[in-house]
Amino acid sequence: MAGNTWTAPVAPGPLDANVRVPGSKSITNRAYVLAALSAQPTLVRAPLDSRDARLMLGALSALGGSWEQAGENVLVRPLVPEGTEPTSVALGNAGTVARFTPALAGLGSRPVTFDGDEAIRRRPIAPLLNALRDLGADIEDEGRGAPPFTVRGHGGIDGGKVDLDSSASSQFLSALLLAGPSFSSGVTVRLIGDAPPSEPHIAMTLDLLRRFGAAPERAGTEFHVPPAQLACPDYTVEPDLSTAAPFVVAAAAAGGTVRIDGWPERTTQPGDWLRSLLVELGQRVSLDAGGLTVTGAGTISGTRLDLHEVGELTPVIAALLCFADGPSVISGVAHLRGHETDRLAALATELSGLGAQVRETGDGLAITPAPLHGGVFHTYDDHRLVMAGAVLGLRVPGVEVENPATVGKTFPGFVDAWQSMLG
Ligand SMILES: O=C(O)C1=C[C@@H](OP(=O)(O)O)[C@@H](O)[C@H](O)C1
Ligand SMILES: C=C(OP(=O)(O)O)C(=O)O
Repeated sequence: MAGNTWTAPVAPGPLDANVRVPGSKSITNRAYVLAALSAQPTLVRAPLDSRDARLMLGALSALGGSWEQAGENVLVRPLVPEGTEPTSVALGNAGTVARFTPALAGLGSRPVTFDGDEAIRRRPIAPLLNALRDLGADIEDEGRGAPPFTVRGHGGIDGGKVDLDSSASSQFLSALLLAGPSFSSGVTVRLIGDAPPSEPHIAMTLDLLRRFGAAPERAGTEFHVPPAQLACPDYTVEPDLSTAAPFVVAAAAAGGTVRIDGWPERTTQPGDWLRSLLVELGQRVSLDAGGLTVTGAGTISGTRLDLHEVGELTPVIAALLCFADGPSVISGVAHLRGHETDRLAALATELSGLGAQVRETGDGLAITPAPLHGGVFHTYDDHRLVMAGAVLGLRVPGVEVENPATVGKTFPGFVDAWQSMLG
């Protein structure tokens, strides 16, 4: 580590590693929200401990919840939204906290102000705030439809029918569905506009709702969640397959074998799609009860990929495709311009900065591999850019990954785990 950069290590040879990744961010933060809305405490087992997960627990505390660490698990108690004095919720740059918690504030009786990093003030949220207003929430913002905004709780949200454009982020829809059982009339959401991205994350929301005893229904673009008393005394979080992405693509980039412990045999996580992607790119992949094994083939085929459903995997996949035997095109991810940073601009700039020919398209990236060289890889406070830089460093000496600690959004132990994978 030099200054505020980390020299991403070059793979010394073919890999032979077993990797454990921490709990899924998306599952952890959904489980925490549903636990807080439940009628009894929930023991959330093996949750993620990272900046985004802590921000979610902090939000629940501000909203009248409480939780305690129990070894590697967290016991979350139901929200007791007492009091009328103003409070605030820190969002950091966590999309899940920014989108999932405002509805919870509407269930209480105090004004709650939401704000966070500069970056979260630029991320889309207006369609969600407007939908919550339509459902009965009292929300005041500065006219930009962005943080900072204040939800004035009046002891509950009526709920009912609402139209929602969730094309900028699937999290708007997930937010309404997660809170739906706690609205007096439940919620019926009719999607308008272009289809939401990240379909697996919508399936994940429905799956967790069912695990907590709700009865969501879906008919095409219409979703209904009736009011319900939630309960799930014991919930175990799966390993984060999007966090596993740089490790599994490492086998393809560097050769050798990487095994990911505990890869679930069935899951709603978008990262599970990596299995078919790696096969398509010419790698060997096998899944058994112990986990996932990926063996690199030595070459990677250039390809065309629509990543609309799995957008959060884009940075790591784009890095891998810089090592392909021909050009690739990634499409379907215009919404990444509203992620932690404008990921399309960041990837085009940084991958090109190391020698690849990468340009932004209307909804993705066109990648033409070329010989790469070392240099500073800027990460724009984006955890997945750190992971992408690490992948590049496997084959390119001197990749200096800026601000590696920003990876703590989802995996504070990433750098150590990466070094261990390389032996
Ligand atoms: O619901 C979730 O947990 C997430 C949904 C997706 O958001 P978008 O639909 O905004 O891409 C994903 O990219 C994000 O990392 C996590
Ligand atoms: C888009 C992401 O995060 P967030 O939950 O902040 O939306 C991500 O993790 O890639």
